[in-house]
Amino acid sequence: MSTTVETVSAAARTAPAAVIVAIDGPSGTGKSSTSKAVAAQLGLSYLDTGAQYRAITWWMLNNGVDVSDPSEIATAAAKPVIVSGTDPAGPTITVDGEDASGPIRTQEVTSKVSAVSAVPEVRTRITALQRSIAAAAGGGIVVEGRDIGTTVLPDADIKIFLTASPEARAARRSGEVKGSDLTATREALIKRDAADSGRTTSPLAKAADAVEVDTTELTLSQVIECVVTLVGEKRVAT
Ligand SMILES: Nc1ncnc2c1ncn2[C@@H]1O[C@H](COP(=O)(O)OP(=O)(O)OP(=O)(O)O)[C@@H](O)[C@H]1O
Ligand SMILES: Nc1ccn([C@@H]2O[C@H](COP(=O)(O)O)[C@@H](O)[C@H]2O)c(=O)n1
Repeated sequence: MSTTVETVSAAARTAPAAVIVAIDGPSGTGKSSTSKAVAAQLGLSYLDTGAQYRAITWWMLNNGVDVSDPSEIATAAAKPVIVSGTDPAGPTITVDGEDASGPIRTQEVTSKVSAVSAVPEVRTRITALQRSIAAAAGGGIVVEGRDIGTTVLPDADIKIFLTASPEARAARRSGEVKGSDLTATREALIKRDAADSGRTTSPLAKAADAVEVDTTELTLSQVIECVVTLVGEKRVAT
């Protein structure tokens, strides 16, 4: 019996403290791929906040909301029930109990999500959801998005801001879809970033205390290693 107690106390002493990691940046910089891998490697939960904004957009498009009208979006913002699963090995997202992981990745949703996510009532609702998920992740969490370090979790233990040239990001995205047009992909990325950076409420921005990592010339494995090292250094320092 005493051996068990001693073993448990020793484990408690050596177990790394729960860490909150915020990863932000423009589209196609590698936030999702990096965050999932870092979370899996470090035994942390993982939250894709872009998937939540996509989910609410998908619901609005399916429920007759005119997404060119901010007042209609604001009125509907509280209606859908969005649930995110935070296992980095298999993140999930449902809307009103329906699996939305496929439909939220369509071109239609991608082209409309910035207009929906700019509406303050949408951001208030989704930000509260994100904070409650982070608070419930007892073992720590990697949360990725556009405003995590600045607004959602300003007290995160470590903040990373990923960047890459538009050309590198377009090439990565084009690589995912056979026969896609590189120039059109690049233009679409730039347009979405401009909308996300230019909105009034909680725009895409680097937090003053974030570490910027330019991934243009790095492989995904190098970016993952870099972030794992940064988190490890932070854990040692605190
Ligand atoms: N450093 C890298 N080198 C090459 N390819 C990469 C790198 N990082 C990510 N990728 C690839 O680029 C694509 C986009 O990555 P990812 O979805 O992780 O970006 P993101 O920042 O989350 O994008 P978005 O904000 O649009 O969701 C994926 O196909 C991914 O495998
Ligand atoms: N914290 C966030 C995350 C995302 N958005 C909006 O959602 C869009 C989709 O994000 P992806 O990461 O899935 O590409 C994004 O373009 C933003 O409009 C946000 O506002 N805040």
